[in-house]
Amino acid sequence: MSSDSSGTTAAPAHQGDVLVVTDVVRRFGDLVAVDGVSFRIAPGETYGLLGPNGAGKTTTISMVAGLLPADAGTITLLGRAVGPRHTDVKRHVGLVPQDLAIYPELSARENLVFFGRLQGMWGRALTARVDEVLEIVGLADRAKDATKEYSGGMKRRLNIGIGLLHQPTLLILDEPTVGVDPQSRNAILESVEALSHEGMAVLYTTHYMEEAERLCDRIAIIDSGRVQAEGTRDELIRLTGELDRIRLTGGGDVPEAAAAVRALDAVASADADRHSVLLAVRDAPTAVAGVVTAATAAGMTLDDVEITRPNLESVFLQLTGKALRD
Ligand SMILES: Nc1ncnc2c1ncn2[C@@H]1O[C@H](COP(=O)(O)OP(=O)(O)OP(=O)(O)O)[C@@H](O)[C@H]1O
Repeated sequence: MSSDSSGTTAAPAHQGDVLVVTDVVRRFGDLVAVDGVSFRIAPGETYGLLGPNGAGKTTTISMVAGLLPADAGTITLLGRAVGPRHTDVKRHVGLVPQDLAIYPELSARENLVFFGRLQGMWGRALTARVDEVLEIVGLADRAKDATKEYSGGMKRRLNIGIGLLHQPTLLILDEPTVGVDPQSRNAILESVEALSHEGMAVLYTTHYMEEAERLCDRIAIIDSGRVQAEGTRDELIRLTGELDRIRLTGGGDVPEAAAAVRALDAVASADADRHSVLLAVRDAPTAVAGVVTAATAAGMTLDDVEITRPNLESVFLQLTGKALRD
């Protein structure tokens, strides 16, 4: 993980990175929409661009997908330059934009066959791939229905299926769960997890920190066209300096329990009132068993144990002074 005040970041180089984005800039008139963004994605890695509306996420991925030229910087996919004039590398990218591009009168299967043919696929290979894709996005049982009957979330899942047809090396998803029903949202998140397990590299933009936390191996927090910080969820949270909290609630010898847990290595502080002890700890999920054992051995009877952890919302707030939410 690294970050600096210039907004450029440079993750350590790995041989065989799928995507390398280096100091990319894009202006629209006087507006600098993307201002020196750098990141890398390894095979099988899901990389998140987490930031609010207008942060520069869509502009960044449009450049990565070769749809929009960068004003400065370089982008390489599988070691080869990306840009609107480099058409050969585009076949390795599956871009799923925010806007839907499907034919409402056609079924999901017919849409997939149509887009597959556009990409030069045909015959049994196309039929087999369409079946696979329908399974991946969870639409196999509705494959024959006209897509105008679909919910917004199902349409979005079909759009993802279209992006997957040609088995891209890098799948780019632009805020794929915005405005979709909870069932489709879950189906989308599960599909991304499954694709990642199978080794696909994924670039995932979102302004939902829960999605970034759940899906992404590494996350760039992006705001005003700049990467403000980059790392794993835990690395980013460590930037805030905030610790996890464990609250023990119950009866018995609460002060003695507070003294006992305070002596544990993982515990930074423990404050007791009549019925509870509130602890600040490093890595609560690992520490909690020892905390419970120490508190009960000291004579506290526990009714409840609650863990709270700082999240990426806190990181974003601390880095930018703004909330991530709309
Ligand atoms: N074609 C364009 N012409 C002019 N300005 C643009 C254009 N595309 C994007 N912008 C501006 O660039 C900035 C970054 O936009 P971008 O769409 O990349 O952000 P985003 O993080 O993807 O947010 P959203 O989720 O709202 O799309 C915004 O201020 C936006 O208004």
